[in-house]
Amino acid sequence: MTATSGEVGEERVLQLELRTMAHAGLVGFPNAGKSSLLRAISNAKPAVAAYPFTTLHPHVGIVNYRDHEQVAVADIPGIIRGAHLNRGLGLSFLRHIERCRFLLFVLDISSPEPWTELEHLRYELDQYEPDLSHRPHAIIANKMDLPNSKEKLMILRGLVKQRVIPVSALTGQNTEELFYTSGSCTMEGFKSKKKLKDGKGSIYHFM
Ligand SMILES: Nc1nc2c(ncn2[C@@H]2O[C@H](COP(=O)(O)OP(=O)(O)OP(=O)(O)O)[C@@H](O)[C@H]2O)c(=O)[nH]1
Ligand SMILES: [Mg+2]
Repeated sequence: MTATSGEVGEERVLQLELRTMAHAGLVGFPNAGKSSLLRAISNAKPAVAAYPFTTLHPHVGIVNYRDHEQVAVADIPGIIRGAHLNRGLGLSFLRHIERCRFLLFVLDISSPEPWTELEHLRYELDQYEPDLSHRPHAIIANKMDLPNSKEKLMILRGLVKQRVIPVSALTGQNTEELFYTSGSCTMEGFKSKKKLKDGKGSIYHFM
């Protein structure tokens, strides 16, 4: 038996980043009601308060869909205008959105122009990563219990092609539709998954 003298071993420090955080992500301006909605549809209990930036780290809640399927939904800290320039810790918050396969755009329907907020949100996402706002998504019109919400909902629906889901996290109005959308869209997406190159790796595109 022969033996050679070994070489010095290699040592390496690796920084790994988890590319997928959740199936679906709640995305919106501060105070839109993202944490309240996650509380309404999942087992998670993120803090809710009447001031912006209550949430500073994402919370992931599990939605138990059709008894046997579990869908992870993330409550992502609020995005503000200029987030892509790192205003309001924007870059670190936008990074979390990139790690969700399905987006739930949460609008405060009682705000003066929710449709303009939607445009601003999309702009911030696309400035951060081209086409990020085109990931499969649904629009959630939250705070439907507040005055003038029905009129605003009609205007919003007239302006966008996508499905708009009216809900109130406060009263629980129509939160089942959000629950089923988070569950079913995501699972259908998995069934018809198609890989797209995003320049940094692969993401799943939901048909
Ligand atoms: N009237 C009404 N108020 C709501 C509704 N949903 C949330 N709110 C209130 O809106 C405020 C903000 O709610 P959050 O759930 O903390 O909002 P958020 O989007 O998570 O806010 P950030 O974490 O700051 O990004 C709180 O005072 C909630 O009670 C709703 O459907 N109707
Ligand atoms: Mg929050």
